[in-house]
Amino acid sequence: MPFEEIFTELHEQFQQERQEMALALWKNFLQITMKRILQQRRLSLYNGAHGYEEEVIKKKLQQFSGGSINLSKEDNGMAILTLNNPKLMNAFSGTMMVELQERVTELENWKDGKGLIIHGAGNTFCSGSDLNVVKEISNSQDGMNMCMFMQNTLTRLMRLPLISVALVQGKAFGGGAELTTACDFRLMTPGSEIRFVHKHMGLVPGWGGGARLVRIVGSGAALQLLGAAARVEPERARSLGLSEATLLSSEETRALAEARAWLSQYTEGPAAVIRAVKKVVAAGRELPLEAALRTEKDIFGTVWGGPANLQALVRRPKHK
Ligand SMILES: CCC(=O)SCCNC(=O)CCNC(=O)[C@H](O)C(C)(C)COP(=O)(O)OP(=O)(O)OC[C@H]1O[C@@H](n2cnc3c(N)ncnc32)[C@H](O)[C@@H]1OP(=O)(O)O
Repeated sequence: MPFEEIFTELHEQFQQERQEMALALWKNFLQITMKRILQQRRLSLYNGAHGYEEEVIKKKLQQFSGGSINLSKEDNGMAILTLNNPKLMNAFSGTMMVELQERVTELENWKDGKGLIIHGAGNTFCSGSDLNVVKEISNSQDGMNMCMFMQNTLTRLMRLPLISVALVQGKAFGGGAELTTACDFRLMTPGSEIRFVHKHMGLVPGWGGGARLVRIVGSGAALQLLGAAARVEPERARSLGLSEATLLSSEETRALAEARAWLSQYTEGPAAVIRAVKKVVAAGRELPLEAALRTEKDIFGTVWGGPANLQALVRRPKHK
């Protein structure tokens, strides 16, 4: 075969292989994107079928800027999420609501994660939604869309396979109080308070905090806290089961260090096992018994005969 023909044939073959490779990469990318979208839809509560217009409300919220939501993921599998708008006591601006959703997506895709601490900058937790934004979106359509947007985000936050803690320093008011209930645990610093002030704003919780509060403290106590917009200090929060512990320090850095130490008792160990523990509890917390049992079986299947299980069988530890 003349050299030119060989060259042309090789060139065509090369071109074809390149096209096939590009197609395979594109298919892979589409599959991963679809999987992520489906996962987000599965973990969310509302979609178009509920009259929810995510892009409309996101566009609206983007108009109200200020502050940020910062995420730092550490090698030990712990992440720190900081609500950062200290000039307004970390009130949620519109862009912060959108950023919170983005950070939750990032955490959903973090396969090595085991624990999460949420805290506020400037030694206070969060004073709820920015009242300037509330005023601007006080019409019914925007209100419903914002409510569904935040419920979706906080539900996905609650369902993360990470053990989460709200570190409450200073004040957790309104939406800030609601956010604490989307975490598995709450730790409070001396002098801090959680307060569902909604009633005084002519509102009820709308970010899912009412429903979650009932599950945490029971309906009687939830009615007392919401009905009186009651101030909940660390001691009362402990006795209600709303807070797990009162930290020793109310100083920002030391309180964060204490919260890390507290959380590490649950995040020590292999990520696969810690994440499985959280998933079992999340299923038990949310699903009817039979569905929870079936989910537990599936999660069990992910750790049975896994590396941590096999290593433990070799070590045969005594659980004294
Ligand atoms: C989902 C539904 C909701 O979340 S509705 C919002 C519920 N939250 C509220 O109503 C909180 C209203 N704010 C307060 O009660 C007080 O500001 C609290 C949080 C007790 C803090 O008091 P204090 O320590 O005296 O500080 P301050 O009042 O001087 O506040 C500092 C600056 O921050 C501002 N700020 C505070 N919270 C918000 C908020 N949610 N939205 C907008 N701005 C807020 C204050 O207005 C104050 O600003 P400025 O210094 O007067 O310009």
